[in-house]
Amino acid sequence: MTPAARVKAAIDILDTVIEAARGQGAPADRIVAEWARANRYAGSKDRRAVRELVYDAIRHCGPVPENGRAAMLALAKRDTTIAALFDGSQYGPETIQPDEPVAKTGFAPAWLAKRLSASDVKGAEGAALMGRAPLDVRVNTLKGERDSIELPVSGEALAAPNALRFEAGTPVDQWTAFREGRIEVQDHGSQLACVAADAKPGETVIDLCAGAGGKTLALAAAMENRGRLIASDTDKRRLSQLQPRIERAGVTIVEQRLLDPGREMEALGDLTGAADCVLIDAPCSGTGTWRRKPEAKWRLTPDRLAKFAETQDMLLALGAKLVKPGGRLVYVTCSMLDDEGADRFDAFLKTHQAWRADPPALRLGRARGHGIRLSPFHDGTDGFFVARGHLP
Ligand SMILES: C[S@@+](CC[C@H](N)C(=O)[O-])C[C@H]1O[C@@H](n2cnc3c(N)ncnc32)[C@H](O)[C@@H]1O
Repeated sequence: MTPAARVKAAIDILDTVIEAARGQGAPADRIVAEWARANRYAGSKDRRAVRELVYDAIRHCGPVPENGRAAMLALAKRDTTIAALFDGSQYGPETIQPDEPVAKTGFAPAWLAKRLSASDVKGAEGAALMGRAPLDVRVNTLKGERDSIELPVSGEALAAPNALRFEAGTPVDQWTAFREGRIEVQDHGSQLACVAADAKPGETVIDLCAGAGGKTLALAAAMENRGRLIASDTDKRRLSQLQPRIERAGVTIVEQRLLDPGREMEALGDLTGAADCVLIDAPCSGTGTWRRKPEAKWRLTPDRLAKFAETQDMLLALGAKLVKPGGRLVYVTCSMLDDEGADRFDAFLKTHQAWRADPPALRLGRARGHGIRLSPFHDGTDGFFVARGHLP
């Protein structure tokens, strides 16, 4: 492909990404992958270049752009080499006209930037949300130790006890250590959130929103495969991804429970007042993971945000019922918004007066309300809010 053809392809892909963002359709990475499958003439260098153009444009535009061309024109305004590729050549984009719409830049749509700013996410903190994430792995201590593991590339040891960092794009999923379950891909912030749970061998631990089990596996390793670990979720498809991961990691203590939304207690009733620890990795806007899914900023609406807060309150109340006296509840969201973090945990403490805040001592992050906030800018992790409560 010529460089101009790559720009044209990126514009076409951006059109689909924008349409999908408006209609809650497929995520950008799937749209890019589908384009590559349908356009076999594109070699690996072309695919990489097109992907980069698409993601650069998404990162550069604040509100949802008018269309793919407007998004690429915003990038062209910043980068004259891209502007020069609007040359009207056979497979390239038409030449730039003087009055064409150019997408607005920024790290988020205006309403959301305002909400983030109210949560002290602005300037460099905000811009870092649009940065690029490195690749973090967790060494599975059920199968080895961080100090002695041998990998094709040596990683940087991070603050979480089993975390190693590699350059983005390192093909860890092709390594023998990955196939054998000796390492798992997990963001450093997510690993620290699991450290906050302080799960111990022999305990009863509930991973209430287990999803595909990223945190479940870390909890099982901390528990040294001893005790009870209940992994529940309302999403059958996500939960079904857990089994092969459990097997690969050599985890044997997980009980899976599929929950019916709105009737979660039907499947969890026997655990009322039984858990040493309940981890609530609640569904949220994902504003802390924009480095990986930058187009998520275009999908969020004030209504969706309010719905997340409602679900988060419900899950906190539900989780609290499952904890036994002396036990703990850990609340986590991968969001930078107080609406989904500090404010939710505050509201929980106000309505659950028996509970005491017990902020975890993590080696990174800053205090936020009754919890800790991790951020891409300050901590080099995905953005997280992590709070812990104790039931005396
Ligand atoms: C942030 S994700 C969990 C990610 C997972 N813990 C991990 O580390 O990979 C939030 C999960 O909450 C689940 N969820 C949504 N509503 C729920 C509910 N009412 N009860 C339990 N889980 C729910 C979603 O299906 C989603 O998998």
